[in-house]
Amino acid sequence: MVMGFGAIFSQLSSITASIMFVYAMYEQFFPYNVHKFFEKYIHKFQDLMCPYIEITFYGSSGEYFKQSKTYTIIQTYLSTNSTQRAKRLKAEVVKESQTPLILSMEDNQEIFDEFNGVKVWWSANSTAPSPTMPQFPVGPNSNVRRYLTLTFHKRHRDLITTTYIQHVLEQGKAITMKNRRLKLYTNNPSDEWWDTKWSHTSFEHPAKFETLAMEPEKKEEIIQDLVKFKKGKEYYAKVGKAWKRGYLLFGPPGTGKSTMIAAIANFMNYDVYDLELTTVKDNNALKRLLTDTSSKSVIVIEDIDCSLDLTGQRKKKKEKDNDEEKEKVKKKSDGEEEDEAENKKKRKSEVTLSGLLNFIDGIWSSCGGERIIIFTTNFVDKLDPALIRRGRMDKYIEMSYCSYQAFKVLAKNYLDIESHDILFPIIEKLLGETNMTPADVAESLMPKSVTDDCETCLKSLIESLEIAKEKEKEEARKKAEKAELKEEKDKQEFAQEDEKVENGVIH
Ligand SMILES: Nc1ncnc2c1ncn2[C@@H]1O[C@H](COP(=O)(O)OP(=O)(O)OP(=O)(O)O)[C@@H](O)[C@H]1O
Ligand SMILES: [Mg+2]
Repeated sequence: MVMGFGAIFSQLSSITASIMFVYAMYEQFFPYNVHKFFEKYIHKFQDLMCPYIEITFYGSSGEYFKQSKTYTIIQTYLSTNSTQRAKRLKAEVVKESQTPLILSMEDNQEIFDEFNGVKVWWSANSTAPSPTMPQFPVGPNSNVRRYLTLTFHKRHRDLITTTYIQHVLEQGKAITMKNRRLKLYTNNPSDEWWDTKWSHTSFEHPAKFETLAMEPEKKEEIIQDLVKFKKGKEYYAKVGKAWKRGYLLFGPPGTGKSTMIAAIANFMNYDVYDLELTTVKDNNALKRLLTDTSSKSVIVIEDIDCSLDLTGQRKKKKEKDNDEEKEKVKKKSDGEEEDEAENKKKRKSEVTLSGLLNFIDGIWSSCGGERIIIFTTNFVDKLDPALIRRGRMDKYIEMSYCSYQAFKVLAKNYLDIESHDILFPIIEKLLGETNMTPADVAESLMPKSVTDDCETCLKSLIESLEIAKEKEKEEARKKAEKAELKEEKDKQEFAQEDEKVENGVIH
């Protein structure tokens, strides 16, 4: 049987330890000179026998075994190596990871790693359970203490203790980040200041840039911007700017603003914090929520135009007017005060624009770093200029009606086709003549029954586009008629006024 390096090393160590023990036992019987002489040679012998250094990383610390983060990170780093090199592995199901099974070295296994041409050895070990400690079941509280041992030649001490260990920790962290399951955080509506917090669920939106329907150049520009941001740690530090980026996504409903946010989160591998401003009590609660967000995250405030009017409802003007009317009637009825109090309670948010701007610009907003803040709106013109002034938002992204290029992406997504000699040109022409959102195009392209083939779906889209075109034409005709009628009426009124002046009725 071939003996592992660690095993040989421990054999040598135990021989040396035995010699040291014998020496220590008889040390008192030797005169000082002899004692010094022995000591010198014993150290030399020790160095000669085992010129290796060991560093131990314990899996838990303290009496009640708090899991060590460093140990977990090193284990993650080694799991990528150990799966190829170790012979006995143990598998663990990790809930928070995308990879369902994490393989790591079994106890007493050993692997080697190479860094800048230097070979090091890692071994996994555990201490025997302590008889004096309470017996916990297996798991993080188990009283079996696990540890990883790193062994290397003493001439590489500097390289290993500084650069290599740092490399292991960085790589381990990067692998953890890459494999983790993304989370979607939402803020809980609460009346109490102390109860303002995030709750989360796993974020599993399938949106990707590849499936996002928009002009390829525009998409590429956004991707490049994100890549630059991700690699920008040193740059932001150098120019003295907080490492964050603000995007404003605007466009009509159904043009893919929310889909874009999901694609950004997936691309960046960031968690999403979906901030519902209308349920945030006041600026202080907002501050608390935001300082509670972690780095590597996208903070989203959807429909910012509606969020700050404090009604919290996404209403069209007409609906809003109706509601106000209803409320007036209600006030007159019995129990008016009760309802009013209830309504007030519901719309308690006192978050102000300046509070929000503080969040974007303020120093505390940068704690944690590496965050993208995204606002969305259907009506960019309705936004307060303070919110969208240059420098506050780093990028303005318009999500527009479906172009031919965008349609081609949807056709690939939904029907798996890239061209059609007859139907594609018809669709291209129609898309140039009418406004249809990607959401509506996608809906038409979706097969409605199992017998629907590509052609049926494309024809269904053509039909919808023709209907939309007719509708637009009809609306334009009605609008023109209305304008004509108004003009006619204005003309008549002017003529009557002139007549009155001429007849001396008006001087
Ligand atoms: N650009 C797009 N690319 C791919 N799919 C899209 C796109 N736009 C819309 N869709 C499809 O339409 C659906 C609705 O889109 P989404 O919710 O992203 O629109 P939105 O702009 O956020 O709308 P709203 O303003 O109402 O929130 C999505 O689930 C997606 O399937
Ligand atoms: Mg949306």
